[in-house]
Amino acid sequence: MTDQIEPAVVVVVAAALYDTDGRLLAARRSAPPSLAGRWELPGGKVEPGETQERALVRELREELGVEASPVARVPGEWPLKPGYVLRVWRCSLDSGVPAPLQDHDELRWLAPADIWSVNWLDQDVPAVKSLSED
Ligand SMILES: Nc1nc2c([nH]c(=O)n2[C@H]2C[C@H](O)[C@@H](COP(=O)(O)OP(=O)(O)OP(=O)(O)O)O2)c(=O)[nH]1
Repeated sequence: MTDQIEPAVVVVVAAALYDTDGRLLAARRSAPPSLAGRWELPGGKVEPGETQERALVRELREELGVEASPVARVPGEWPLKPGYVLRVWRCSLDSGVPAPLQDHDELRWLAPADIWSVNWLDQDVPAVKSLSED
């Protein structure tokens, strides 16, 4: 037998969305209690049979009410809880104004100088660092 069982890893896709002034969109989680109040890049889990890019478009539509397109994957991936990894794409905002419709209770556009002014989820810190270095 040459078949190998791949470990099942759930990919969480997230967006680096920038406005025309170069500010990054951060979203404050409203649930679960262990993560509520902490800030993240908007996104969510890829569903079975879904591509990562389509998942990202769907999540941004559901969570923020916007149409957005993935433009470029940010190199790397970051471990979340066991069995989950975070992958990030730079996205363009095609239409709509982001609103905290689902999973979040506040959104904030962060200028580069203010990028560390919010309490990012621990797991997002290396991803956000990577965005500033990229
Ligand atoms: N969306 C997102 N989730 C993150 C980030 N960092 C991080 O640890 N997570 C965690 C929180 C959740 O445990 C998991 C993603 O779950 P989610 O609740 O956003 O995904 P979802 O919309 O598909 O969730 P569900 O309600 O369908 O279960 O990854 C991040 O930057 N963005």
